[in-house]
Amino acid sequence: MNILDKIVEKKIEQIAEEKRQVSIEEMIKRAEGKIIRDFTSAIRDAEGLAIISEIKKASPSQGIIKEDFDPVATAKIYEEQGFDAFSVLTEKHFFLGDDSYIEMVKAVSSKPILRKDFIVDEYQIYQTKAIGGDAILLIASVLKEKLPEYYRKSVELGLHPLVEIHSEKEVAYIEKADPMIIGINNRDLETFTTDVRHTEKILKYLPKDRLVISESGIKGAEDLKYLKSLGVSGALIGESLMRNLKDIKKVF
Ligand SMILES: O=C(O)c1ccccc1NCC(=O)[C@H](O)[C@H](O)COP(=O)(O)O
Repeated sequence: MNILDKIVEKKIEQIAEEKRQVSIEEMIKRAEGKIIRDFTSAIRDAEGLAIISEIKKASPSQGIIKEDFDPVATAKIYEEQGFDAFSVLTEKHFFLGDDSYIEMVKAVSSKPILRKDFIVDEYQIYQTKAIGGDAILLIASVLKEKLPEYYRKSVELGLHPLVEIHSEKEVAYIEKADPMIIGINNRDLETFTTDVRHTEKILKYLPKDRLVISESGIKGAEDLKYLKSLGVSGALIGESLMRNLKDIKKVF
């Protein structure tokens, strides 16, 4: 069982409990009328490489990343830096995130927000919209044959799906959904190691007209320069920003 399997196992339990507290009918109502910011255009229209800056307190690979974690203060710093979009971890158990962080961040920023969580149930698509998410992460290896349906449902609700793959083998999982935004995650889920060059290995198997985001293990300006040379559309950066909030310019 790798870490993703463990996260998914916990998530299935959590969603069963959340459904007992708030029914799907109620969640659908809560999602109605929510204004959605245009994540796709934020990536497409960015000057150079789009930066999706992540708000992340902890992770399975690193433990606590930011002791004095403050999502609002972090969002203000990211907004000041002019990053193109934000990613907010809402997963509670492994990343110490919370659903409430999205509205908190939205209140102090103008940028679209990716809800970073582990979607295993259609309920969470409505929930993502209800809590203020603009974009939703759909992990191909988690959803497999459910991916096309969840992708379609997300788009129907006005959300912008980012479909994530980890390996060449997973490229087949996304063919039917045919996503516009594809994330290549550079993290090996068995060893936790990251290698930005992983993006280059997978990129050649993807359609050329997609918005491709390189995710995980991006440590500084050199990595960004390299990713730009590959022609990807964006980079999703968490840990190295969170560890350098006081002086982001030193690393990026
Ligand atoms: O971050 C982890 O340790 C992790 C472990 C297992 C599954 C997913 C994990 N992270 C989710 C992410 O995709 C990252 O938060 C995101 O790509 C940013 O990565 P980084 O810049 O390395 O913090």
